[in-house]
Amino acid sequence: MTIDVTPTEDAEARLAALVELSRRARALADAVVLTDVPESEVTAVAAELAALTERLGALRRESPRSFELGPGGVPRNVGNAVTGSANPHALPLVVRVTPERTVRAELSFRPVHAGPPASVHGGVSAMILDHLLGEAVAAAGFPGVTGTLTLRYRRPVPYGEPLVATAEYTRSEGRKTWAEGRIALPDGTALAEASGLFVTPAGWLGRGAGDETGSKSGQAPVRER
Ligand SMILES: CCCCCCCC/C=C\CCCCCCCC(=O)SCCNC(=O)CCNC(=O)[C@H](O)C(C)(C)COP(=O)(O)OP(=O)(O)OC[C@H]1O[C@@H](n2cnc3c(N)ncnc32)[C@H](O)[C@@H]1OP(=O)(O)O
Repeated sequence: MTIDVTPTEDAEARLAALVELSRRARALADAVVLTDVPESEVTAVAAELAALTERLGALRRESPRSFELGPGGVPRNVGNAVTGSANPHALPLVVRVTPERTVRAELSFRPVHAGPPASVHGGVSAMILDHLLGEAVAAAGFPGVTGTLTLRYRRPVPYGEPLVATAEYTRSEGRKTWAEGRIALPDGTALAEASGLFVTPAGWLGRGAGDETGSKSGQAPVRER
C-alpha cells in the first residue's frame, strides 16, 4: 500500500487536471461505443488517439495511485477502478457513509457498461457491489479484502438511469466479516443483490483504515476482535 505525504497545492492542481482528463476519457469511451460516423473518420480519430496516448506515456508511474492522504489528512484512492476520480475506468462511484454506518451511492451506468441488450453487464454490477460491501465492512471498523461474493440478479440493470446502491455490515467472526448490499431503482426495487465475506489481512490489525497510524484518517479504526 502506498501512502503519500500530504500533497502540496501544486500536486492538488495537477490532480484536478488528471480528474478532468479522466472525465473526458470516460466521455470518449462512451462516444466510441455509440459512434456511427464513417470508417474514414473512425480511422482518423484512432490515429489522433495514438498520438495522445504517446504524449501521456512520455512519463509513466509504475502503478496507478493507491490509498493516499488528501488535504486535511482525509484518505482517498483516486486511482481506484470503482471510485477513482483520476481513473477513466471508474464511474466514479461516490460512496457516503450514513450515520448508522451503512453505505450508499447514487449512480448511473453508462453505455460502456453494456452487457445483454439494454442492460448492464452482470460483472459490472458485481464490481460495484463488491466495492460497496467492502466499504460497508470498512465503515463498521472491519476493513478487509473480498473472500467470497455471491450475487442474485433479480431484474436487468438499466444503464442511463438513476439508481441507488446500498450496503451494510451484518456480522463479524475473528478476521471474517459479512456484509450485504443491493443495486435498486430509486423506489427501492432491488435489481441485483449481493452478500459477501471479507477477510481482514493479519497485517491490517491494529491499524486505522486508510492510513498506517490510525490517526487523522477520518475512518473507523480497525476494531478489536
Ligand atoms: C493498514 C490498514 C489499511 C486498511 C485500508 C482499508 C481501507 C478501506 C477503505 C475503503 C474500502 C475499500 C473497499 C474495497 C472493496 C474491494 C475489495 C476487493 O476487491 S479485494 C480484491 C479481491 N480479493 C482478494 O484479492 C483477496 C485475495 N486473497 C487473499 O489475500 C487471502 O486469501 C485472504 C486475505 C482473503 C485470506 O488469507 P489469510 O492468510 O489471511 O487467510 P487464512 O488465515 O487462511 O484464513 C482466515 C480465515 O478466513 C477464512 N478465509 C480465508 N479466505 C477465504 C475465502 N476466500 N473465502 C471464505 N473464507 C476465507 C479462513 O477459512 C479462515 O477462517 P477461520 O478463522 O478458519 O474460521
